Amino acid sequence: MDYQKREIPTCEVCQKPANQTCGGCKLVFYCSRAHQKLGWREGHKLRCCAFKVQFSDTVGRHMVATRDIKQGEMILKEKPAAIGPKMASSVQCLACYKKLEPIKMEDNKTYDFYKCSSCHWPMCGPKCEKAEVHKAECKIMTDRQFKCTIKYETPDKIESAYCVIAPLRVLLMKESNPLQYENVLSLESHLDERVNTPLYTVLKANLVTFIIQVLGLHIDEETILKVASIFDTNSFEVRTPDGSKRMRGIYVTAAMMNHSCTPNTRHVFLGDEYNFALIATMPIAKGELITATYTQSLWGTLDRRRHLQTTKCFYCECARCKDPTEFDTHLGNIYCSMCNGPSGLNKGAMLMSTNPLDEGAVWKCEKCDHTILSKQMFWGNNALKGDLNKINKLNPRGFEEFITKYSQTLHPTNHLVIQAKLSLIQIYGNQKGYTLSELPDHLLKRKIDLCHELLEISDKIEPGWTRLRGTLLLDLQSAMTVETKREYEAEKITKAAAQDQLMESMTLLQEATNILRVEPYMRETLEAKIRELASQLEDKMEEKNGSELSVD
Ligand SMILES: C[S@@+](CC[C@H](N)C(=O)[O-])C[C@H]1O[C@@H](n2cnc3c(N)ncnc32)[C@H](O)[C@@H]1O
Repeated sequence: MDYQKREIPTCEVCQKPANQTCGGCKLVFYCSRAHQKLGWREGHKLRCCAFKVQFSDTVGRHMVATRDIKQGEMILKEKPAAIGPKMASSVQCLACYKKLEPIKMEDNKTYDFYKCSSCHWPMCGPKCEKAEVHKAECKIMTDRQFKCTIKYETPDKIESAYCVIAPLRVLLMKESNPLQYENVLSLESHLDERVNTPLYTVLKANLVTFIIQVLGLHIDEETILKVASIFDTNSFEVRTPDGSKRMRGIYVTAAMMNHSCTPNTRHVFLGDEYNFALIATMPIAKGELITATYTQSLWGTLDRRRHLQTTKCFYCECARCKDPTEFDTHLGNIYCSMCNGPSGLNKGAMLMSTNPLDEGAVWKCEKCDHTILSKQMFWGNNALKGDLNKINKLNPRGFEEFITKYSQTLHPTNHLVIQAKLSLIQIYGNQKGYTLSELPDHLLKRKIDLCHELLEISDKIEPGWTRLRGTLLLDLQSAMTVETKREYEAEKITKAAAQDQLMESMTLLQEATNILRVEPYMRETLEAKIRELASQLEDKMEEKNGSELSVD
């Protein structure tokens, strides 16, 4: 099908002159509504999309918008080509991916997992054991008399044996679904860069041995490692909202999306089949790149670029990575110890990389000549990250102490401080002992201030309808509603002011709803919140009308 715009448009169905375009891709023409409907039924519905895949020597294949895309629009919905456990995983069912708990054995003393009666991989029960996704791998393992030896030892033990399952599923597709196999094998692998790394040396020893020697499959070592490498380069982490299921999936069209540290999409996984849905977080103009992030947006440039290099084999050179201030967020910067010391004259002056695209470049103060080596930055960063990771996530004290302890080194929007602040937002208002009704006024205010601060940062680095913005808005509006109620009850504000503040909360809630309504698990929460806030607003209106009447 030639999608190039023709000089005189002709109808896709009858080839007569046409003056109507397809509303979806705006690339094909029709002479009438009837022919548009016919064309759709005859196959355009399978081809109509808002993007095309282009190639460049520097960044390979990438997605480009073929028309203007609206904020919040679903750009792509795709089934997984292959899905399976992560390389190393706690014990999970091979069919539904549920994390497994051990059960009491017949001796009434020992504990172990339910096992597939044929191949002995832990599964959650007889139904999953018979699931379609497990059939081919189970048969080949059973035919070769292989029995999985995973058994219950300690809670949450991570098993590296899972590294064989996802690649095996792709390798078996060569027989069962050759077209899809070719699609997967056509993806970027970066095998040359990975093959001599310690991880791939281990994979050679266990994955390759398992496929060739244990299962007796006639597949060469390079293809086996290439499939593993394709997973590492292209797979998405698929997880259920409650975090109880985590796996990795390959989506061949979504895999064409390149990375940006300021992406214009986010994605969700829909239904039991984990269909991938790509959502535009920003309006995307025709011709613009459609991008996703492969890393953590709230990390500083040093960490993001190092992470992308080690996991995806490229150094990002996007506008954010080039800017030493990261769009004035200063996420990666630290205070200059000379300027901010007791005798320092330039309080607030920061150290910045002299060349953010070179991770070995020196870091220099923006005001004085003080410099430090990049390895000192890495070292300091890693040490403080270690400190952060050790903090109890259910209690705010550790995070508040972290922020105070490093306030002379890390300014308030350094990425490590931002991580601590995000944890505080999640604790205040949610954790036991810190629910909104339990929070004292000063901590309620702290939560509100932190939400505003994080919203400002997220607007700069990941603008638009991101999940972060949606959840921050929800947190903010809940806290603001409680604050309004308290202020009104304490007679600090008038009924009219309370009503205005509740209206402001409603505006935030409506925006959060626009952003998050595509997340299936959020629907009920959002609806309940809207009902609750609407009824509070109604009460205030009635009270207001009542008081106005009594004044009259
Ligand atoms: C999931 S694939 C994306 C599609 C890929 N470009 C291709 O041609 O198949 C990920 C790989 O694309 C390349 N890539 C993605 N984003 C990039 C970027 N911003 N700059 C340079 N290379 C990028 C890297 O080679 C990366 O490992």
